[in-house]
Amino acid sequence: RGAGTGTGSSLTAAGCNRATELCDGGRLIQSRARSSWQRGNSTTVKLVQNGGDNKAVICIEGNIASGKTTCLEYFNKTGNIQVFTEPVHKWRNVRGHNPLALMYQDPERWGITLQTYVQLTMLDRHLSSISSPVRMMERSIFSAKYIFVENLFRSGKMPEVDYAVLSEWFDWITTNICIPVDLIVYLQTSPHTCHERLKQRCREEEKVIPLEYLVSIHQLYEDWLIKRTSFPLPAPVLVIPADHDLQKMLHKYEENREKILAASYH
Ligand SMILES: Nc1ncnc2c1ncn2[C@@H]1O[C@H](COP(=O)(O)OP(=O)(O)O)[C@@H](O)[C@H]1O
Ligand SMILES: Cc1cn([C@H]2C[C@H](O)[C@@H](COP(=O)(O)O)O2)c(=O)[nH]c1=O
Repeated sequence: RGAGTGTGSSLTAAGCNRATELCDGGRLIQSRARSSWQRGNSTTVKLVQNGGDNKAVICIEGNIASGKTTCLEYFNKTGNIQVFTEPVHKWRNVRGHNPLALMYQDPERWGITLQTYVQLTMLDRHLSSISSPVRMMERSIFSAKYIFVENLFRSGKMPEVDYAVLSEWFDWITTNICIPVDLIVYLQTSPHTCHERLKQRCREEEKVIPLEYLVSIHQLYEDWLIKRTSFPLPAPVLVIPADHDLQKMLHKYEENREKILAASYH
């Protein structure tokens, strides 16, 4: 069954961009990496962290307050998995400044500032060394660009020149650095559910977020991961409907454990 075609979870193939060759622990080194999904079947030279350590990379994706952190916390407690939540604390405090709050106050002025820093911190997360066989990350450098930068631009809140500069940075990074992802787990929620959970979480900077903002983010996620009409997929997608209460969600994570960890058997 195709992704997102109803209830239950589904796994559909999309490909991956794993690097091959070379090993020089802990440093970025140049490697001839096949990036067959994103670039046809061409062979490109890319920088590889840890010699392309062959650890599985699983990215948990979903709207704001969809339950990603809760999902990561569950897997953190129950498996030999290294979990990386989003570095939101950094986005709220870089040398005493809060670019997340600034962006919500005045997106036209501060969107580029936040998104440049998000891109850097996401890249850092992707490239950090781990000791476990599996890396599970909250979101990715891809969703930061394909969802959040795109949303700012399409809603008219990011000047074209800012979008162009961010896109140049993103294209350079993804062309020259190998960022493997083996599986995307999409926590599919309704924007309404996220709005309720967001209000309950009550993060100071997010109090200004209206339901319409979550609808736009939802639409971009659906276009990318379900309809597949917007941007390239860096990995196959497992869709988990996530509007259910916490107890049911934990049960669903357990039910899907094998499918999720199958990404590490490559
Ligand atoms: N299945 C669920 N049902 C109800 N509330 C939930 C559920 N999952 C998470 N929450 C709550 O919703 C809020 C957002 O969850 P969180 O895991 O932080 O989302 P995200 O990391 O995607 O932003 C938190 O207050 C969390 O406790
Ligand atoms: C990746 C990314 C995130 N944000 C914002 C959206 C939210 O306010 C927080 C992340 O919170 P979540 O509960 O983990 O979804 O950061 C952003 O503005 N731009 C981005 O690229």
